[in-house]
Amino acid sequence: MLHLIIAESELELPPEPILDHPAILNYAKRRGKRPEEIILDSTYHHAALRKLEDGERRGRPDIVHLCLLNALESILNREGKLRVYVHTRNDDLIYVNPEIRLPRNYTRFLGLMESLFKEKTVPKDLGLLRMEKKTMDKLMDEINPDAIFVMHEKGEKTKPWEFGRTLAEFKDPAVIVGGFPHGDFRKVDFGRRVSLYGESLMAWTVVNEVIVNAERYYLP
Ligand SMILES: C[S@@+](CC[C@H](N)C(=O)[O-])C[C@H]1O[C@@H](n2cnc3c(N)ncnc32)[C@H](O)[C@@H]1O
Repeated sequence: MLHLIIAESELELPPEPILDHPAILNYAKRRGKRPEEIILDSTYHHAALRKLEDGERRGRPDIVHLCLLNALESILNREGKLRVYVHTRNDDLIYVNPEIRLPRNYTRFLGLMESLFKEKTVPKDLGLLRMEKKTMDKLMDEINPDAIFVMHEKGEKTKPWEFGRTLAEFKDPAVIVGGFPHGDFRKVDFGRRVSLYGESLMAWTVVNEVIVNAERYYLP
């Protein structure tokens, strides 16, 4: 089983200092929600984000959406050999049931995430998405992988197909991909750092490369 973690994702509700910012208030009003119920999104809230520490990399639920669509629609997932987790900058951890059919539509995805932050389990009866407070260290203790790889632009240079072969040497490896647009991991300081290409790639491209190259060896 391959465990894929989208880590330190920029998925969060607006933090207290910007709850009364006009960009947040107007957007919440348009959506018919309270400011503290909406997902922070740099497309709509960039004026408010400028006031926050790390504001240039926050509010990127679109990265989580694209990574999840790619991972969950993959052949590896359909064959039951993939587990996906989303970890956020605030240590909210989402357990993703492999059978979930995620909304393709971005606005509907945001609505789903808003429900998840509120209810902690969606849909209530099936629990296809479940959110808990959990650090990456605690998640690693729980999964107990036999190898941890951190995808990193400046890691050990490895061809994508070679990485697939390396993954196949392990029974339950964990692969960590950063769910943020710029900069480096803030807290993930463990694992073997692997670079698949000489330049920075988008997180969802790395997700695809990891999964497709794992499929070469994981699927009979
Ligand atoms: C858009 S990158 C994040 C920031 C990146 N360092 C930058 O400045 O553009 C998102 C994630 O994709 C993965 N990634 C990006 N480039 C990579 C590469 N060349 N090889 C392996 N993983 C990469 C890393 O996990 C990274 O955290």
